[in-house]
Amino acid sequence: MALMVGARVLARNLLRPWSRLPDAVPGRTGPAAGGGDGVRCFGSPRVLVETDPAKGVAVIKLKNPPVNSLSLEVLTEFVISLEKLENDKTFRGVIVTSDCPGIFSAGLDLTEMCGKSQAHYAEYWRAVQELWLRLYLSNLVVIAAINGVSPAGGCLISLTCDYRVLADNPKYSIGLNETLLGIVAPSWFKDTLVNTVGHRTAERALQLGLLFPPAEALRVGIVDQVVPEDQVHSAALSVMARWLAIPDHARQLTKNLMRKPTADRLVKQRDADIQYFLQFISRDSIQKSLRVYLDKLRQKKG
Ligand SMILES: CCCCCC/C=C/CC(=O)SCCNC(=O)CCNC(=O)[C@H](O)C(C)(C)COP(=O)(O)OP(=O)(O)OC[C@H]1O[C@@H](n2cnc3c(N)ncnc32)[C@H](O)[C@@H]1OP(=O)(O)O
Repeated sequence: MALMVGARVLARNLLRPWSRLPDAVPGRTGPAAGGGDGVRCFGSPRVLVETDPAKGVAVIKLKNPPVNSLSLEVLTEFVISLEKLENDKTFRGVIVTSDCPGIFSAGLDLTEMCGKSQAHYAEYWRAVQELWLRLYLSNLVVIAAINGVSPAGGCLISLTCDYRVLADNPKYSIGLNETLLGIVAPSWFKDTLVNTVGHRTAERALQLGLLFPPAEALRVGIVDQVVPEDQVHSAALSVMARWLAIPDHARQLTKNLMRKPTADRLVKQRDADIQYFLQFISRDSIQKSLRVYLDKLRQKKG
């Protein structure tokens, strides 16, 4: 049953007339769409896509309140939106950001990894792998406009991008904090961090589950730029213009050269990675850690 969910989400999105490619739909256009003349919107309820065909740039906004956790549906809808942009030659770049105030993404949806069936865990993990592979190897210029806190899977999404702009707010920490939950970042999460900040910084950050506030994040290189909160989007657009000034084929081949060996390591052992995840996540001790962590989050308010 659970194995059917991803396929159902996929089918539902492909069949929705408003979620087809922008020029095939009567999408919102113009200033009312929130981005000035010529901006068109498509996407899905949780993954909004605003496109500016004249500039060749799209903005993907995650909208899964309250914390933009990466549920199976979000992961699936994200991949579909990215694929649509990739397949449309109009677009050369995409900015990934959040529609949830103060939160870029709380990371993987803990409820998808807790108290569910083996089949569900397998489907969920494959969807996590898929989004990582698509983003990491995207032919588009992918820029993260990080407008909120960004732990674990939220950080991973940022790390797959070509460039990261973080809003300067002390609450907006970023990092792979898995060990704090009693879980372990998989090797490809680790590789993505090592490729960004180097081995020693990654080792320390991973073991301690460090979440870096903006100034520290910039210092260790987990983000490329920190800007005042109201300038995150404009800064991302400026960076995009610089990256788009490079001929696509040269930039894409270079990106592939840098990233393919890392991606190939996962591609070659995708099923084994899923089996490892299944064994790990199904352990009583791990399920207990996740339940305790979720309870703590829920009780925070009470
Ligand atoms: C080989 C095997 C390897 C396994 C590796 C698995 C890898 C996992 C990577 C991950 O991404 S795990 C997720 C890690 N994420 C976090 O640690 C973040 C947890 N959340 C927070 O710290 C806070 O929620 C926040 C993001 C700082 C926001 O704080 P805020 O005060 O604004 O909101 P809350 O009141 O805390 O939360 C609201 C609501 O949302 C629920 N929630 C929060 N995070 C998650 C999540 N990641 N998944 C699911 N649900 C989440 C929280 O429980 C609250 O729910 P409620 O029912 O409304 O009380």
